[in-house]
Amino acid sequence: LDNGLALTPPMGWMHWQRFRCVTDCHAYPNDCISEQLFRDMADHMVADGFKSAGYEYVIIDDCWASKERDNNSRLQPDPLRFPSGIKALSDYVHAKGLKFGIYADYGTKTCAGYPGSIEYLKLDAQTFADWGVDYLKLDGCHSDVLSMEAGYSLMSTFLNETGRPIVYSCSWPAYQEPIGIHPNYDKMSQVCNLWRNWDDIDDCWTNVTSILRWFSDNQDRIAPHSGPGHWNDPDMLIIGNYGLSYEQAKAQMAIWAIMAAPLIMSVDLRTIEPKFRAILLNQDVIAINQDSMGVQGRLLLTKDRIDFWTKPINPVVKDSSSFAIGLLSNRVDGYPYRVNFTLADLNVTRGREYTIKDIYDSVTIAETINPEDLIFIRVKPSGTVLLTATPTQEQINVTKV
Ligand SMILES: OC[C@@H]1[C@H](O)[C@H](O)[C@@H](O)CN1C(=S)Nc1ccc(F)cc1
Repeated sequence: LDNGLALTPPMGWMHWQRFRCVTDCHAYPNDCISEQLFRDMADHMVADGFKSAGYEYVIIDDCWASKERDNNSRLQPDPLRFPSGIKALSDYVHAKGLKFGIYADYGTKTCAGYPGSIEYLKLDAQTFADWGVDYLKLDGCHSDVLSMEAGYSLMSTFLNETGRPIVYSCSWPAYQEPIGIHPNYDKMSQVCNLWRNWDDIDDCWTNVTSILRWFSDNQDRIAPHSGPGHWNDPDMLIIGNYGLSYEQAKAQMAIWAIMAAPLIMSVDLRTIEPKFRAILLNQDVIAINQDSMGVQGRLLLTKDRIDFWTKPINPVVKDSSSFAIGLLSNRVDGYPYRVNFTLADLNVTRGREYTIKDIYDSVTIAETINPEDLIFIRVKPSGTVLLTATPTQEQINVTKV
């Protein structure tokens, strides 16, 4: 969507994967979907370095609303959980220098059964603008899947007509793809800033790998539609929750970076372990994701059950190509597996010689590798290695990518 927003993949925090639809604030006062939860997360995003690392949107997902619209048919927040109202919450988030997002559903009800927007698109768009909303996730439960292209386009127009810049996240393909409908991605790129393509992410590695398999199986059809202002969205980062090991957490961050996926965390920032927080705050990995070319990386090769993903990034040497290379192991034999490959295997053929850097361990593996030279790398089980390959510059020192 050409609204000047999301020129790089959106970065932020959204409650759904970690906090779901916890609405009992008596039993769970610290975890229920309430204004306090989002104020806490906004505080930690600033205090713990997430804002300066690029994370900017604080996004409410489902279960925020009252079960009834007000007397003017407007959506309203649950009065017990959001006593100050949504505008006060967005003011708080804005005062921290962050942006504010909210959730609605193009259907009769949201997935969790709260009021749907299908009969109130224009009114709800205006309500969100009045509340100072900067990002809208429009879900597609309880809806007519075949009307989604028209409905999501109409909402895009209504959001634009409010005059407020609002990042527009569409769930329409996530409801069409699973039933065998190929959505019109050309249209989607004009209508939405990002879109969920496939299944919800859950807190386990098998779910992450099944999402990755769908994205690599369909990359030729969907990757060309990602770019500045319009992104494929494989769903939230689950780093720091219960289901991923440290290696698997690094792997999700690395391949989401290669795919130019939105980096939208869903984790309790109040209790996240430092080693997981460090993964989310890794500047060099974020730089690969936020590279201004905005090219979605692809799975090039699988060798010895190690997947090789590559993403073109801004070249450091004029009229050459630089690449990020992500190795993801599907192996579970315990010893870190030594795999060998050449840059030529990965279609890295331009430039005389390359400098290879290991991003996670921030070491230079080699200063002068020819595309045909053999490279040996060891990858831990379910683990990842994230490299950059940049043409070696003879005269000038290689700039740190
Ligand atoms: O209720 C909202 C929730 C989150 O927003 C997800 O990101 C959306 O993809 C939709 N959603 C959920 S749980 N959707 C859903 C997931 C499984 C199911 F059997 C029925 C609905």
